[in-house]
Amino acid sequence: MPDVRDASPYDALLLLSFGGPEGPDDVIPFLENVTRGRGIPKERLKEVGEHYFLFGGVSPINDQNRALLDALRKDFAEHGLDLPVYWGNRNWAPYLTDTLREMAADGRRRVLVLATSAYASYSGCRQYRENLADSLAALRAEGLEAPRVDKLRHYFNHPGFLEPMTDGVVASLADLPEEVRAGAHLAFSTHSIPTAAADTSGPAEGHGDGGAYVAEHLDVARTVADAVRERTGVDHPWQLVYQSRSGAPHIPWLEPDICDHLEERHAAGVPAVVIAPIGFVSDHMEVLYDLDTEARARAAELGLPVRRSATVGDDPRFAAAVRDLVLERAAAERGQEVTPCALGALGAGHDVCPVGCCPARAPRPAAAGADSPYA
Ligand SMILES: CC1=C(CCC(=O)O)c2cc3nc(cc4[nH]c(cc5[nH]c(cc1n2)c(C)c5CCC(=O)O)c(CCC(=O)O)c4C)C(CCC(=O)O)=C3C
Ligand SMILES: [Fe+2]
Repeated sequence: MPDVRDASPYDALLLLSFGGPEGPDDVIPFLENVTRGRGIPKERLKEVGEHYFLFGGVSPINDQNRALLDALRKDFAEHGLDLPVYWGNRNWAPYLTDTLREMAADGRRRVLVLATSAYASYSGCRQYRENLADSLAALRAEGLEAPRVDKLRHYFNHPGFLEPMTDGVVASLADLPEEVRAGAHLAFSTHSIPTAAADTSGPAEGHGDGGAYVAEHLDVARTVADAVRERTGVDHPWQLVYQSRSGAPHIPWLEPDICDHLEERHAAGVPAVVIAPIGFVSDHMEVLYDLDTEARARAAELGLPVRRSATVGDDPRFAAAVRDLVLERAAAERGQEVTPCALGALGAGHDVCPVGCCPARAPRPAAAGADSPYA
């Protein structure tokens, strides 16, 4: 049994996230940061800018990360885990490079990274590893001693991620009018990505037909649907659906889209749908606009009752799961035997992304993986 307070060899945890605008003047520069070199059509950018302006130019994601930081610090303190927690983003302040510079100045040498994406994919995993490599290179160019960074394994199947989501679906079902509740279907929703990116997500041996990205989401959907059936005694049919598609129309992305799915379910006579955003860690703009605004409006047009269930956010069980993942990885790094915690059929994934995991369209240096140029 590893010491429940020993995070060595790590001396800090870094929350690594997407970042979002905090006012109207931030929206365009933020979108420029997000889309640099990503080939997104101009019209799509204008449209997405409007989503942010609809909410005063403020993405909720930064406040949600501040709440998660508070929850993590509280959980660590309550459990005697003396590990400082930092925060840096890919696309908005606090920028990752600035945070890593601060960590170096504070003398941090071994940093464990928690990304706010629970699944494998280029956007959710390797791109963050590329951001880490870029920032480490920037620190070195400044003559600073960059810390060593490792990344926590994907936590999609950790009970501390699945249990709050299950509670959310059960609560949304209970919130539906009684006469449609038992017949409700569950739509598990995640970010659409190009099918080519899905097919190559995860380790090379799992590539093909949706790759790890789709397999992991199906595992979560099935596990949550099973847990919901145990809790409610009702077997609600479910499907994995997608949202927030961008990119050029001739490039295939994962389907069906949530709005098309609602139409199809309504036409099939389904009386109600609970939308569960399993692809996201908090209720950020993808949830607020694409689900709570757009999908809800479509459902209202159809006269289809829908409820959107909560993401894990700063749930104390998620904070405890992060502590568990940190201690598990620390013990493994010290050479101790560990039994990683995971529900579902896939089991706990790799600690270190192997060579060829979630490849980029154009290869670039990525830290915190077997192909990292950094020790
Ligand atoms: C898999 C995935 C996640 C989940 C995992 C994770 O959380 O990392 C995610 C999260 C997020 N995506 C976000 C925002 C955006 N994503 C975009 C574009 C894209 N996302 C993609 C994928 C993902 N994205 C992809 C394949 C693109 C196409 C361009 C490219 O290949 O890179 C664009 C450009 C405009 C558009 O086309 O939508 C924006 C503004 C925000 C912030 C929200 C807020 O502000 O609250 C968050 C958390
Ligand atoms: Fe995105």
